[in-house]
Amino acid sequence: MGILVSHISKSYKEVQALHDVSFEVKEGELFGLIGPDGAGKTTLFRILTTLLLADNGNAVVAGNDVVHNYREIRNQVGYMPGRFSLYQDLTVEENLHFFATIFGTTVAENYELIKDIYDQISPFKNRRAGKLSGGMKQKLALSCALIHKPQVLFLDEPTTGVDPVSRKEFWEMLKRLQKRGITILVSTPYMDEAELCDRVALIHQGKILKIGTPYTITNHFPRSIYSISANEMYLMIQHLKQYSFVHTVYPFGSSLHYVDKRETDVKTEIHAYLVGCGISDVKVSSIQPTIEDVFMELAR
Ligand SMILES: Nc1ncnc2c1ncn2[C@@H]1O[C@H](COP(=O)(O)OP(=O)(O)OP(=O)(O)O)[C@@H](O)[C@H]1O
Repeated sequence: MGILVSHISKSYKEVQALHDVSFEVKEGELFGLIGPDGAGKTTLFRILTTLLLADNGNAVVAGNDVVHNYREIRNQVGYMPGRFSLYQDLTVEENLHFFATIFGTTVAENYELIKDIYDQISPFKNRRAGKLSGGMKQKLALSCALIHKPQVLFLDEPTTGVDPVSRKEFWEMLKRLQKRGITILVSTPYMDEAELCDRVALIHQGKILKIGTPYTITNHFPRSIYSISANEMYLMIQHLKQYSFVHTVYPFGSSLHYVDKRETDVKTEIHAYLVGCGISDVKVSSIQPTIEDVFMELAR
């Protein structure tokens, strides 16, 4: 009773938002849809939650077809959209009661499922949603998406704009919900969050680039990768782009990630090349690829 997406395509006039997208989320799985802004994540969520029709393909959510059984799906899924999911002028408590009422249930009936999350914001229950911090809004939106005990939870970029501590807490909450048997599809532009999912699909310009566990995805990186730092970062990247053996080079946090065409360990050669170019304080180390490195490679 997970999610089955088969050959879904969707265009907005000349913009092709999704192109032949297929994947499966198993029952009870925490599955991540990882991709940058504009990749097509929101479009896919809207199709799976029956708010938008695909041009081609079909999808089944919790055993129901998204077109023919849309009413059943609406009762069985929880959806936390990226934006505008709360009524800003209603208080925390009023928002929760509102969502319970539209699903024909009560907060008291299902409180046990959200207790863990809602307890953290209940001291602010009389505050208007519009006046909450990003992290608190996110907890309230999650409580509202869960109040009718859905079997499948769709979370569209739930951690965008949320501070690192709240992001970490949020992922811990997701793990607890997963333990209770809820199937979760979560999208994020943060590549580091991919590591927290059971499996992920990397999506770029409406196409799925890769599907697998974070481990299998990073483990099959075909080349050697190096982290390089130096005093003159800008100059260094220019020299590396002109190096005869460069495959790719891009900024990564405070250093560069460099992928070489050669298969052997060439740390010493890279170091010598950069020193020869007049770059000072060069440090080169071999590293394990991250999901972001795989993404950069596949999205080239
Ligand atoms: N209603 C619309 N009309 C026209 N183009 C649209 C519409 N909605 C989305 N698009 C375009 O479709 C593509 C996919 O957008 P979508 O919102 O699904 O991506 P996303 O991965 O969720 O990114 P974001 O985080 O920016 O919302 C983008 O190029 C976007 O500009």
